[in-house]
Amino acid sequence: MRLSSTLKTYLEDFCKPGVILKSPSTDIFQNLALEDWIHQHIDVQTRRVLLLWRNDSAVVIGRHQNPWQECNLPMMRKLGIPLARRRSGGGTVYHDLGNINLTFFTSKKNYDRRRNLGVVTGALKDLRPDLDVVATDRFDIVLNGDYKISGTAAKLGRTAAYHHCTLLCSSNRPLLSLVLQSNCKGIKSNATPSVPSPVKNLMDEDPSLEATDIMEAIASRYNAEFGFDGPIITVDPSVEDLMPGIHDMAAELKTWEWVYGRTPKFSICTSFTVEGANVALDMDIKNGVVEKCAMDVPQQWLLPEVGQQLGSALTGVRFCPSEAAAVVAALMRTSSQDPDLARKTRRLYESVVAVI
Ligand SMILES: Nc1ncnc2c1ncn2[C@@H]1O[C@H](COP(=O)(O)OC(=O)CCCC[C@@H]2CCSS2)[C@@H](O)[C@H]1O
Repeated sequence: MRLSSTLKTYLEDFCKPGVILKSPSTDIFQNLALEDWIHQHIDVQTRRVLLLWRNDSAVVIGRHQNPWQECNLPMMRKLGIPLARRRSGGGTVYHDLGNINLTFFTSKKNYDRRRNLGVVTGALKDLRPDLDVVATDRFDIVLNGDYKISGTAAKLGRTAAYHHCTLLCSSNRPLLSLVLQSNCKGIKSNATPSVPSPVKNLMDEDPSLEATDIMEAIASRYNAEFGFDGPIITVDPSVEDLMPGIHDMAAELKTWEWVYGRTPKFSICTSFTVEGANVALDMDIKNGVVEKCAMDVPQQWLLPEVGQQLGSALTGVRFCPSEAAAVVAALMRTSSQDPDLARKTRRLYESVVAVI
């Protein structure tokens, strides 16, 4: 079923006790904006809403996390996998079309993660009674005791709340492991760390289990649990008329300031070798921007001023390889004509950019 009026009018006029929505979009930013929009605009004091959604390949970090610490950003850039920061807390997960996301919107009073996860495990058992799926004390769902198939996070507002979780049906597991492996060394930070677990897909257990059937089973179980009987309603987050303001919400979630700039302050303390010389590098990054950059270069290899010059040029610049590379390119244009010195300077600068 598709909607013609605005989502708010429709839900408030016709869906008094509760409703199941499904997004046809597979864009992580549009879908996170849809969650935000529902959380901000739909009155959940007297109704429950379940949203079912899936995304193309993406990495989703928690609100208080450090992306450099959590994932392999150069690899993601190479593969065209977007990074998104959600508004709920918790750790980093990988999404693709083989992963289902479920968002349970309720009043704060009715917020109950265990009951929601009971809907998910119950639905899986409706489909395959022999599946060994259990919700843990930390609100993961594990398969056969050891393998995580679902992770949970939540956002609690003043009167409304949502609990969202993943469900791994047939995701690309090698890619999941690859992109959730940081390539950055020497990060010191107080950001929330993820809790890595061995993961499995439901399909590994039973190849005939499909994401669409699982979503149907969850919808039936949700209706049974809460005494509803409505159909699944498709809501497209790319349709601004349905949800006024949603485009701006998606655009904000895409900004560098939100994705990277919201990273809690951190520092990088590392060292590397250039032409046999050992260089120590110390950087402080606040709001994603370099606040301090100091390096210790052996004097017999290169004058300390060269490192100092780079350090001050990088101060105030976003901690981002393309911006750092642009700063280095500009500095190199003004650097020494002496070929030996110019080569050493370039090698040092390239090594610093490689850390970013
Ligand atoms: N898709 C998915 N599902 C389950 N577990 C995953 C997934 N991707 C990675 N992982 C594993 O979980 C840990 C991180 O566990 P951790 O417990 O740190 O974090 C979470 O679980 C967060 C769940 C967020 C759910 C939201 C719902 C909609 S938008 S994202 C990671 O290192 C992997 O080992």
